[in-house]
Parts: sequence; structure tokens; C-alpha cells
Amino acid sequence: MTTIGFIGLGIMGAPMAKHLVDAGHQVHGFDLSADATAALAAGGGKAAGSIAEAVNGADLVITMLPADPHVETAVLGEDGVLAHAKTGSLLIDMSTVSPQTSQAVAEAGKARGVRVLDAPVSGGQAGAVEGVLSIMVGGDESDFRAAAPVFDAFGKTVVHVGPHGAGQVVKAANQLLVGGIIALNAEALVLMEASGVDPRLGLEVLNGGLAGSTVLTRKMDNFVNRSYDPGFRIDLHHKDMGIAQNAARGAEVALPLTAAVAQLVAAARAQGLGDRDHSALLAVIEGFNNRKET
Ligand SMILES: NC(=O)c1ccc[n+]([C@@H]2O[C@H](COP(=O)([O-])OP(=O)(O)OC[C@H]3O[C@@H](n4cnc5c(N)ncnc54)[C@H](O)[C@@H]3O)[C@@H](O)[C@H]2O)c1
Repeated sequence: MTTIGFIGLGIMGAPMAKHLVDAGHQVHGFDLSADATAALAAGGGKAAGSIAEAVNGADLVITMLPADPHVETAVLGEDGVLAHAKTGSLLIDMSTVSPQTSQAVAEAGKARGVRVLDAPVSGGQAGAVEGVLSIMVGGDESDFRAAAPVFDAFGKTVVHVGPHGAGQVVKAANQLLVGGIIALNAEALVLMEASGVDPRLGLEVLNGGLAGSTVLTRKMDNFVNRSYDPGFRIDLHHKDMGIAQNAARGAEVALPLTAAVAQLVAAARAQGLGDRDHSALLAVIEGFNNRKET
């Protein structure tokens, strides 16, 4: 059994923390939402009243926060994780942030005697609930090995992909793929429906062929029912497309389709869909095709 501090009990963090509780670890959770913290306690974890309380005495700390500013505050801030973490403990930041932020966290951790991994995930809310996430890990090999029992609690495909920040580069690649696949499924649906084909039947047969995907399997109902409850919010995907484009700039490569997908996500946000699931890219594509009767 390991004593684990878990910061950020949202759509992803809550089921991940619950898996750790179920695997027999002592999990001290904290979220800015008192309801989220209470829900962990109701499921067998311990509710902490602050980051300091969650981290105090923990061998391992996991953070699952929305974006770079949240990690900067909750990890690097005056009263953040690193101010309270035990020397020799391991911090695993599983949030999706820029590679630069992960590298800054690793450096700050080193200065405090805290080992750090960046370990963003893919698989969505369903993957977190089912405990079958893909986890892309950046950092030292020995720390990756030490974290294996924890990753096992909610991961299925767990790969050490390189040094600090490398996990975030792979996650950025994941996000440009997911955004592009959603956008193209939306275009396929619009084409089929405008041509008189039942979109569910069309998408079902497509999903059995080469064009099939986990994205389509997971988002089929969202697409067909136009139900855009998150899931994964457009606001978060907008953040991730920014990370992907900055990474491309840093690596001096051109990614033209990524730029197009980023614009679709930006359009969804501009249309007030920031809090909706990223399957709402369908609404943007449909907006391009609103026919006016003449
Ligand atoms: N939702 C998905 O499908 C999904 C999939 C893969 C990766 N991700 C990534 O995982 C991360 C978390 O996503 P999510 O969907 O769970 O987001 P979320 O907004 O549902 O959860 C984030 C939680 O962090 C809490 N929080 C923010 N600042 C805090 C602080 N200072 N101290 C304590 N708690 C704080 C919020 O109250 C919230 O409950 C993001 O980086 C996202 O990009 C999400």
C-alpha cells in the first residue's frame, strides 16, 4: 500500500483516484470543489482540506488539473505541491500541459529533492472509468519503473516515451489525431445525411472497416443524437491544439491539417460551445452547411 496525495478530482481525476482506492492504496484527495473531495471520501478515500494536507506524508503525489496555469499554481505555487512534498517522494503530473511546463516542474522538483514524471493520458472519461487509459510517460526510467503499480491501477497501455516533456509531446500528437478524426467523422455524417442515408447505419458500417476508430466507437451516440455533454470539453481541446501548434513551431515542422482542426475547435469555442464535448465539432461543420431556402 502506498500513501498517495491526489490533486484534481474532476471528470478524469475522480475515477482514477477511485481505482487507486480500490487497488488498496491510501488516497488523500483534494479538489477546489468540496463536492468532488467529498465524493472521494464517500468512495473510501480520505478528504483533504488543502493541497498541503493531501501531500503531507505522501510517498507519491498525482496531479490531474485542467491546464498550465492550474499546474503552475497548484504545483509550483507558494502553497503548492512542491512546497509540501516529502523529500524523495515522486510527483506524477497527469494533466495535459505544454512540454515546457513539464520540464519546469521537473527542474523545480529536482531542486526540492522530489522526483517528477509527466504522464498525460488518453482514453477519455470512459477509459478512466474502465481503468484502460493509455499513459505516455516522460522522465527518468527508474522513476517510471517505480510508478508502475500506480499506473497499473487505471492504465492499459503504459509506455515510457523519453525524458521530461516527452509524454506531453506524444499527448499533443494524440490530440491533433483525435481532433482530426472527430472532424472527419462529422464531415462523413453530414455527407451521408444530406444524401438521404441514415447516419447511424452509415457510421456503424464505416466503423467496421478501415475507417473505424476508437473515437467513432466512443462518440457514435454523441454524433447521432447531437448530445454534447462532456466528456472532453472543447475548451480543453482548444488548449491542446495550442500546445500541438507550439510544439510544431518549436520542432520547425509544418502541420497543415493540425492548423485546420485548430481553427474548427476555435470556431466551436467562438460559437459558445467551450463547455460542450469535443464531438460538438459536428455542430460547426453543420453550421457551414445550413442551407437557406430560396
Ligand atoms: N476529460 C477527458 O476526456 C480527458 C481525457 C484525457 C486527458 N484529459 C486531460 O486531463 C486533465 C483533467 O481533465 P478533466 O476533464 O478531468 O478536467 P476537469 O475540469 O473535469 O477536472 C479538473 C479538476 O481540477 C480541479 N482543480 C483546478 N485547480 C485546482 C487546484 N488549484 N487545486 C485542486 N483542484 C483544482 C477542478 O476543480 C476540477 O475538478 C486536463 O489536462 C485534460 O486536458 C482529459
